[in-house]
Amino acid sequence: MDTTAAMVAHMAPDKDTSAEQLAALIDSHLGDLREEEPNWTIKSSKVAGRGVFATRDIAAGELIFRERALVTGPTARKGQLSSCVCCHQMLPQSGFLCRHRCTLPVCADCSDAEIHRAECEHFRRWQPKDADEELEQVNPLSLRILTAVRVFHLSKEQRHLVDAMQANAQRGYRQEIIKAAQCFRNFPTTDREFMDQLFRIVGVLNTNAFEAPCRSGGHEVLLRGLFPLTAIMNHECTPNASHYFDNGTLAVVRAARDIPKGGEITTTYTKILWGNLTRGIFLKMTKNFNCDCVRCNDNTENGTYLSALFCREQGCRGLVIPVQTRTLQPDWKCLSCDNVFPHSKMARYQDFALNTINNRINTSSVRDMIHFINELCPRFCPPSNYVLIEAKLNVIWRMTRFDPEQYTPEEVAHKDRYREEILAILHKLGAGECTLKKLITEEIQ
Ligand SMILES: C[S@@+](CC[C@H](N)C(=O)[O-])C[C@H]1O[C@@H](n2cnc3c(N)ncnc32)[C@H](O)[C@@H]1O
Repeated sequence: MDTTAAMVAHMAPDKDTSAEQLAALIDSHLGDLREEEPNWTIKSSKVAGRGVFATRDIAAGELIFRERALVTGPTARKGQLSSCVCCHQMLPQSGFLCRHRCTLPVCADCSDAEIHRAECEHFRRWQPKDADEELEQVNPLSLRILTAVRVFHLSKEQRHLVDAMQANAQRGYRQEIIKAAQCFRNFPTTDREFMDQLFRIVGVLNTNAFEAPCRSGGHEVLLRGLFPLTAIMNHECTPNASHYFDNGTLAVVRAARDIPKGGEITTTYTKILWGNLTRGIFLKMTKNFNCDCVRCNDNTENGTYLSALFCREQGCRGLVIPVQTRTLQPDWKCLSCDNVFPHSKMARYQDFALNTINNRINTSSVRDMIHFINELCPRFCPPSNYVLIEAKLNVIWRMTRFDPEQYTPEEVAHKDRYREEILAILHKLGAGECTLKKLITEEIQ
């Protein structure tokens, strides 16, 4: 790992694992969920590395596969620190750290349970610095490394499957390990073999893991889960398959559109309604690639204008959209007055809209949010912009999940209108039976 080339070589999937071996490892991992004659197979892909392909015609809506998580762990993100890392129950306000002083947030029952024993010993061996402090708080940096620690405790065959998965070599992953190591007195930083393995596992997790919602005792927590078959599917911005998670530990993959025999089965790594640039930046930063799909090469975004902003020229309220595709810093052009604006100016404007709307989402009641969306947003944000669409989604989500009976008929009518608008956008994108459609029509929870 002394040079970038060495680092990249080290992060490549295990070359000793042939396609047949990978298929056998996946079959064994699927266990009783493997179909007798699966409608998918793993092959090398023109898009990237390996991919999942249809072995026969698959109709929209058809089940492709179901898969249990190989390993799960906490996301360790802000707002996600107060659940037990084993049973995911909400923890009490005090006395929430493991009683054996491994410093992980674990409920009283799980502290003594078999499921927690190995990782508890592992953490205590490394001597967490927080264990000396009287202060009772969760350390997100050491918590984040827990999923990788759990990989070390998988069976030999499961480890082999992890070794066969792709790991991108991004500098940020190294930082994640360095920061975690600083939380312990006895982290084995000089054990080269261990550090190499850890670096690769962290790479595999960052390249492949999903954030899967899990409900436990009336609250929802996001888990970080490794679902190897789901992860082998390559990305497309409007994919032909949809995936969702059942209680954080079961991935369900269905065809969103008809998929012909031999066709590559794709999924999305981003939110489907994000604009071209937002998706592009997210994919580059988190998955280290530039997407070149049909949607990314169309600056009208299938006529949805999800990225569009208002023209900055006085007196003109035309729509401004990015001109060039294949760059994350395009010029922007007004469709009405033809004026061209530099990306830096439009990026500031997009950030302003994003922050203004997100601040409202985080602080406003549903009632105020509806007023804000209908009356104030149109002054600074075109109705097609994805940030405004996200705000409408937030209203739908809150109104259908929490006390649906409390809203007036007018508020319900606004929600229904937002839902129709979003379904129309999904239709324009050709998203078919995608997960978002199922969520807003309440086909899945
Ligand atoms: C979870 S893996 C997908 C499986 C991977 N193809 C393999 O062989 O294991 C994610 C990585 O696959 C590659 N990838 C997936 N979709 C892609 C796409 N549409 N264009 C380019 N690279 C893609 C990127 O390197 C990304 O970081």
